[in-house]
Amino acid sequence: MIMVEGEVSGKKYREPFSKGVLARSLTRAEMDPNKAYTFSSQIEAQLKKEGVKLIKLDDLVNVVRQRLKEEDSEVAVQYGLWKRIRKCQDPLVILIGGSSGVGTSSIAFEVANRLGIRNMISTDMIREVMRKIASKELLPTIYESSYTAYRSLRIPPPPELDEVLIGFRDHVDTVSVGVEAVIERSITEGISIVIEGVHIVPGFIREDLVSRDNVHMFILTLEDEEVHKGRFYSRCRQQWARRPLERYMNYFGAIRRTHKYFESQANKYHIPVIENIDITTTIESIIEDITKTYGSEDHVKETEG
Ligand SMILES: Nc1ncnc2c1ncn2[C@@H]1O[C@H](COP(=O)(O)OP(=O)(O)O)[C@@H](O)[C@H]1O
Ligand SMILES: O=C(O)[C@@H](COP(=O)(O)O)OP(=O)(O)O
Repeated sequence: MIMVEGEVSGKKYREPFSKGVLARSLTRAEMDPNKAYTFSSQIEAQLKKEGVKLIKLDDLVNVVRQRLKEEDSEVAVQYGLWKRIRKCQDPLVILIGGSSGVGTSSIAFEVANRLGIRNMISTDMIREVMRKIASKELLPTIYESSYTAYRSLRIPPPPELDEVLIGFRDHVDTVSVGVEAVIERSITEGISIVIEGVHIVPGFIREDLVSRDNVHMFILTLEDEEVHKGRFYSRCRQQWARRPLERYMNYFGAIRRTHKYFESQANKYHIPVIENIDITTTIESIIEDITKTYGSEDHVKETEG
C-alpha cells in the first residue's frame, strides 16, 4: 500500500493513496471523470513501479502536475490553480446575489462543487432562522418575500419614493445581519463557504468583511425579461407545490425593480455583474475571477496540500 503524508497546521498525518480522491480533484480541474480515474490509476501504477511506499503530498502533487503537463496542459493549469486555492490558509467565502429567479442557488451549487467547497447556505435559510427569533411585530418585513416586503412597512413611504425598493432595502438590511454572522463565523473557523440569495446585495454587507481578499461577491442578472420569466417557468415545473408560478408572475414587476437595484448597487460598489445566460459561462467567469487572486505563488501561505 502507498501511504501519502500531509501536514495540517504543523501536524503530520498519513493516509492510504486513494485513486478516488485524486480523481475527484482532477474532475474539479475539468478532466472528464472517466479519464480522471484512468489517470489516477496510471499515477498509482507509476508510483508502484518506482517502489514508492510513502510519498509527501507536495511530491505527489508535483508528480501529478508533471504528468498532466505532458498529457493535458489545460487541466494542468486548472489543477495548479485549484491546488493553490486549497493551500491557502484563509477560507474562501463566495457570495452570490441577484433578484429572485436569476439562478443564484443553481450557480452557487455548481461553483461550490467545482472548488470542492463543502458548505453552502441560502440566505432564505438565514432569514428563516431570524423569523424564529424576532416576532412579526418587531421585524415585519422579513416575514414577507424580498419583493413583497413593502406590504408590511410600518410607515408607508411618501408617494414619490419607490415603495418596493424601500421594502426590499428594509428586508435585506435586516437579513444582512445574519449573513454577516455566517461570514464572520466562517472566517474565524477557517471554513470555506458559498452563500447565495436575494439578500446578497452590494452595499449592505459590512465593508470590513467584503473588502477582504478571501471574500468574493458576484451579482447575477438576466437583462431580458422574457428569459427571466422563463426561469420561473422551469423552476415551477420542478417545484410546483412550493413555488407556484402565479405568485412570481403577479409580482414580476416588483422583482424586476429589485433586479435593477441589484445592478445599480453592483456598479456603485464595483462588484462583478454576470449575465447568467449559459450556466457554463457563468461558472467559468466566477471561477476565473476567484482564481485570479490565487494566480501567483505569493498567495500560498501554507503547504497544507
Ligand atoms: N444559466 C442557466 N440556464 C438555464 N437555466 C438556468 C440557469 N441558471 C438557473 N437556471 C434555472 O432557472 C431556474 C431558477 O434558478 P434558481 O437557481 O432556482 O434561481 P434563484 O435561486 O436565483 O431564485 C431553475 O429552474 C434553474 O434550473
Ligand atoms: O424573498 C424572496 O425574494 C424569495 C427568494 O427566493 P428565491 O426565489 O431567490 O429562491 O423567497 P420566497 O419568499 O419566495 O421564499
